[in-house]
Amino acid sequence: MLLLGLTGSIATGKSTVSSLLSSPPYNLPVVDADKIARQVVEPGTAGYKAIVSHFGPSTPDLLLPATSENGGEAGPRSKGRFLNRPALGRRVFGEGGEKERKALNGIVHPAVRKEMYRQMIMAYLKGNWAVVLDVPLLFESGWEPLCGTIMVVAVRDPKVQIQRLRERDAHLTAEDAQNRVNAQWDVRDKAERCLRRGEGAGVVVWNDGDKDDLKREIDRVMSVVSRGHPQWWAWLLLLCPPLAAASGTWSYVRSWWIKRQWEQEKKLEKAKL
Ligand SMILES: CC(C)(COP(=O)(O)OP(=O)(O)OC[C@H]1O[C@@H](n2cnc3c(N)ncnc32)[C@H](O)[C@@H]1O)[C@@H](O)C(=O)NCCC(=O)NCCS
Ligand SMILES: Nc1ncnc2c1ncn2[C@@H]1O[C@H](COP(=O)(O)OP(=O)(O)OP(=O)(O)O)[C@@H](O)[C@H]1O
Repeated sequence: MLLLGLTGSIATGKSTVSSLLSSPPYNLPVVDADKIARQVVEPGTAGYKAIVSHFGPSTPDLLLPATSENGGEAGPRSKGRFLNRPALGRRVFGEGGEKERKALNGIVHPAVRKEMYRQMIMAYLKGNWAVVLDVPLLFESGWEPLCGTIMVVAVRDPKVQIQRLRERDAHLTAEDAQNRVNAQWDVRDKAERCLRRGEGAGVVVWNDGDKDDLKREIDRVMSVVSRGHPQWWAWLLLLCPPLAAASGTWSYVRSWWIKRQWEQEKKLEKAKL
């Protein structure tokens, strides 16, 4: 089964692309890291408790006010009030928030990883030829070598990204929006790194145009991906687990090597400056 890593930067269009990939003619299952990251911090979970104990004392508005609609003071099913995500976002993306962001990632990411592995195994057992891993921080969090193919959704013009982000999340000020963009690598760097993996193993969906342009881009890149990973190959891997293990190991080692070369090049470039 092909692990198709879908990434980009905030508001470049990953969710829009993943919903196209999960619809006909592709019908691919999607493992959505953002969605899982919300589930693992719902009231009552270990993630929720850790966030409340770490951020509660320094963030007075960490929990949403109690109303009859959201379950009152004790929250839904008496498990606590919901997290105030915009407030937590300001805390971890605002100026000097890097340390706090690391702390939040340390709480949320292990639980996300565990649930992602579970969903990937389910998709494999159902005989899918590919599964989409929608992971905003795919490169930053080291998931890259696991993916047979990486698809980066990118925009060439940074203004388009900020504009779409602010239109979608109206509560963000211009500064909040810029801070969120700055919390990730530049999406054009991600696109370049992705293409370095070679045809079929790294594809970029350019999303500066309208939604019809985006659909055409998806058709174009998906034909490249399917050429590199035909369905008969997926069936062969499913029927022959040792071949699947060998193929997965080869893909991992190759991606790891490309990642290492890239990091060394970037270090050299920095040293020259
Ligand atoms: C800080 C939080 C509460 C803000 O919630 P909010 O509902 O406003 O944003 P949402 O979760 O929808 O994320 C929107 C986008 O922000 C970006 N983003 C989210 N978390 C991070 C992070 N830790 N670092 C960099 N970018 C991030 C991603 O592009 C994501 O798609 C939330 O983003 C969070 O819990 N982040 C930590 C978990 C995480 O890393 N999630 C990303 C996928 S694992
Ligand atoms: N080609 C397009 N034309 C116009 N609007 C678009 C296009 N692509 C995406 N959008 C809009 O831009 C916004 C951001 O897109 P989307 O939510 O898919 O991004 P994302 O990368 O998943 O964001 P996040 O990292 O925050 O999860 C949405 O409101 C979406 O409808």
